[in-house]
Amino acid sequence: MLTKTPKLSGLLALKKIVEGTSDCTGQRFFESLVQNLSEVLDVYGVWVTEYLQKENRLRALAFWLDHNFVKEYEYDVRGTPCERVLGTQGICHIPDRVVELFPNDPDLKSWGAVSYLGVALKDMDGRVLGHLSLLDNKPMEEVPEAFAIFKIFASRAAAELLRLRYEKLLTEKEAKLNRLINGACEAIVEFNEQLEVSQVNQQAVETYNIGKENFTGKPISELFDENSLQKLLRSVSVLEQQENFLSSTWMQGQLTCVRANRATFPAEATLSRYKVDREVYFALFVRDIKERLKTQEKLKNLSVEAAMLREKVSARHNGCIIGNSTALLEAVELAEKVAPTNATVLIYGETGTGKGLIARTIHTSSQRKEKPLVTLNCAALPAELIESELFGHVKGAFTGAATTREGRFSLAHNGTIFLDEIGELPLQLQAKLLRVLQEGEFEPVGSCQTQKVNVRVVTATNRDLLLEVGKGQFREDLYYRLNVIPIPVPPLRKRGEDVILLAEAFIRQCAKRMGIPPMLLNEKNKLALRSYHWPGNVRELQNIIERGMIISSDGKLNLIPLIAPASHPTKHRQPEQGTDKILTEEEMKELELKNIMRALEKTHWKVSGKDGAAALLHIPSTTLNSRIMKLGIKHTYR
Ligand SMILES: Nc1ncnc2c1ncn2[C@@H]1O[C@H](COP(=O)(O)OP(=O)(O)OP(=O)(O)O)[C@@H](O)[C@H]1O
Repeated sequence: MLTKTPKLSGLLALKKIVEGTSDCTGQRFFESLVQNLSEVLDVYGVWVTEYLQKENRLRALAFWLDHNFVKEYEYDVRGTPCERVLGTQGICHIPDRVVELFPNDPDLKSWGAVSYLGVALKDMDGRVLGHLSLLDNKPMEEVPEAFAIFKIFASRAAAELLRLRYEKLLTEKEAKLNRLINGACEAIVEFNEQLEVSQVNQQAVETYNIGKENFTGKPISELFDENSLQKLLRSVSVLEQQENFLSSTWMQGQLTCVRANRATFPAEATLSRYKVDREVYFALFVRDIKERLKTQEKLKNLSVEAAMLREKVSARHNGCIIGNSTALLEAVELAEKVAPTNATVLIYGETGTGKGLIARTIHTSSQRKEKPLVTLNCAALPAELIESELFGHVKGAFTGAATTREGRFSLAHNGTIFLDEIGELPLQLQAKLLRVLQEGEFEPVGSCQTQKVNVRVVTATNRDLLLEVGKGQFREDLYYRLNVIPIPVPPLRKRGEDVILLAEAFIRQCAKRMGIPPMLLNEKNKLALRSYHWPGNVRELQNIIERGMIISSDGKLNLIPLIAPASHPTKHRQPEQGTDKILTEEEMKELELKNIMRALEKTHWKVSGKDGAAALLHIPSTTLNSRIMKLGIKHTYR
């Protein structure tokens, strides 16, 4: 046709090529195109290529030459007429002597090429995708009709090339996404608004032990136990209420999932919602946490063991209670007596008197001694942390709660918990503690699952708790529940010669640590120790001895300059009666409050009448009532 004597008319030629290529795509389309073009245009060879930009090469998608397909044809564009095609906007026509014009083309000569026609295939942005060209072994005139047909099919080839590129890109992306989804260690279950599974990943197949084909269409309800299903439905409706699609929610707490064989496993899950083609879908990311729970259990046991070991080590250091004074021996005897019972004990006394040692004595003399003694100083933590410290928390319960954590009550299961400085426990937690004491159960922070524990509670305080009850700062019901067995620990100044025994023991301990021979207390030292008031009690003595030994010279203990005159009662110390000390207004008020509280406690809060508190105090009941009001005494447990 590319001669003046055409084989077929333009329309017929067009019709033949359209018919030959219309019902095929991809590789088949290109093969059909080159074959039909060669036949209809009556030329020696036609080929369509894709351009490999990086290598500057052309790779034939289909090549029809001399009535045969040339397989796997790829070449460098340099020095070929195709190089000119790629740089040309329209058609590149070489009507004659193509071999002379392109002497470096490796193949033109061997094919006996004389003429050439080519057009670049481009995308919408003008980027070269490949080219379509034909060659003949006779000169090629410019025949507008034939050139038009050539151009039409070049556009069609470009569209097909582009479509194939997108298809390839899409397939690659899909493959990548599938690798990602199937490589995920979470089971991913997608379901529709009818709550039926639409697709799952490989991990879901393994986790649930359900084949992929059986998953599709399965009601989501079959994958959970009733409780967890309700949780899931609640999360679905939470997401449905949100306006934006592509939202996610973490499903609080643990879920129970059901495998194909009806066996269950514990899990955590996140739920997302999205829209595809107006259809709403949910994706559930399920993580089997059986192994993690096992590890946590092991960790918990290890923590318990560690807590016990710490206690043992600490007991070895501070185990023996030093002192012979009657006041101290009474406290120790009482501790040993109540130890075998499960009674709650309240140890009270000034700071540093050894309340911690008494608590340990109770534990180590009880049947719980092989189990942990877990301690928490309620004053050492900010109020907002104490709850989670005592009762634990679940993951996500509050900002920073990245993992679920056991509380001290769980750690102390079957053992003893020692709550030091109980008077500092925030009011809002006092009710929770009362519930553990009464029912042995609690919920960790952020969880609605009740935990049961068997823990003996020993508490200590250096405050007058009854006074705190009167001020409304400590629950009265909790006070009575804690104060089942009160053990008073005497201050050091009331223990007579114990101060010397303790000082000598601390000198020995300290000398051992410092690697020096123990120093002896001389009479001057002893006098100083006996006459000091010891507001910080045994702890203060311990510190003073240690400091004294460090700054001593010539092997003589240097105590005198460190000890202030015996007139500095601590803030918490109770004003002593029977002394000639002048009381401040505040101390007077405290004394009165305390006195009234004692009277009220003794009469079970009966104010008037013969057996009422007013009678005990020798004042009219109206006066007592107005003092109760004035002092702000509250009776919270009637
Ligand atoms: N009788 C004692 N014999 C030996 N060491 C003692 C004695 N009493 C107290 N200690 C030591 O004194 C220090 C303080 O004791 P502990 O912590 O038990 O006092 P505490 O009353 O609980 O104090 P706080 O009220 O401040 O908590 C500890 O190192 C303890 O080992």
